[in-house]
Amino acid sequence: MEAKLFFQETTVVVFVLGGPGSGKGTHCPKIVEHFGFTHLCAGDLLQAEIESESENGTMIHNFKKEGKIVPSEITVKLLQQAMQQSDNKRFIIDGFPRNEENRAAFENIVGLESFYVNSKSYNLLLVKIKPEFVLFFDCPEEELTRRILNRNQGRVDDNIETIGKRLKVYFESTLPVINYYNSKGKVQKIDAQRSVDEVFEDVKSVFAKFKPVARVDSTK
Ligand SMILES: Nc1ncnc2c1ncn2[C@@H]1O[C@H](COP(=O)(O)OP(=O)(O)OP(=O)(O)O)[C@@H](O)[C@H]1O
Ligand SMILES: O=c1ccn([C@@H]2O[C@H](COP(=O)(O)O)[C@@H](O)[C@H]2O)c(=O)[nH]1
Ligand SMILES: [Mg+2]
Repeated sequence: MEAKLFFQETTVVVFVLGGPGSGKGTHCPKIVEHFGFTHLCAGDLLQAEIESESENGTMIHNFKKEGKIVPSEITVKLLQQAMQQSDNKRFIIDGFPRNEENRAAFENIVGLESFYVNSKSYNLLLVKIKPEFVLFFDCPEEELTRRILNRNQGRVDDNIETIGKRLKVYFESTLPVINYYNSKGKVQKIDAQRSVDEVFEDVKSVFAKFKPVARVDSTK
């Protein structure tokens, strides 16, 4: 009898971008809760490298303190590992890609997709995972600065000097990435200057096509 392919999941990636303090980290957990995505925050993955005192930890710490963008090979590897370790296929990637180099490096990742034949799982190599869309939290500079200075989470980069550098990097390097995806019709722009509840109403509309799904438990 011919083997029957009855189930295939494909990886869905949504990039979440916006200036520092625009609300990415506030809204991503809500997206996880409502739509079953896994939240990968590039900044948090880098921070974990600093805290684990890995070989790149000191270098990453210095980049973060200066508001500079860590080389793509480090960030993309961390993201790729996190995606491979997850049993989910839906990812929101928060605060990445930060620049053109990040974008190109991510889009050249070789992705691993699973499919099932007669209940048996197989892996299939797929090249180039493209983002489904980019969720863009649009917020004016003065509001970003105000929010970061009030954040009070003890971040090494939440001070007036580093904020200036981060904003410069955002306008010079990250906005062009958002503009690139906009030219491809892939940007969902949200007015992030309103209250968290109002902003999340718009976010929900953008994700409405993703109904929450039961997660595949890889341990069974
Ligand atoms: N709509 C909002 N109105 C008022 N304050 C907000 C709003 N959204 C987020 N905040 C607050 O602003 C601060 C920054 O938000 P958040 O950490 O979500 O930003 P971010 O985009 O993840 O920033 P970063 O890029 O620096 O990580 C937090 O203290 C958060 O509580
Ligand atoms: O893709 C990335 C993400 C982050 N960084 C560095 O980390 C800090 C903090 O990032 P947040 O997203 O604001 O938490 C950022 O300023 C960069 O120094 C990075 O290099 N690449
Ligand atoms: Mg954040």
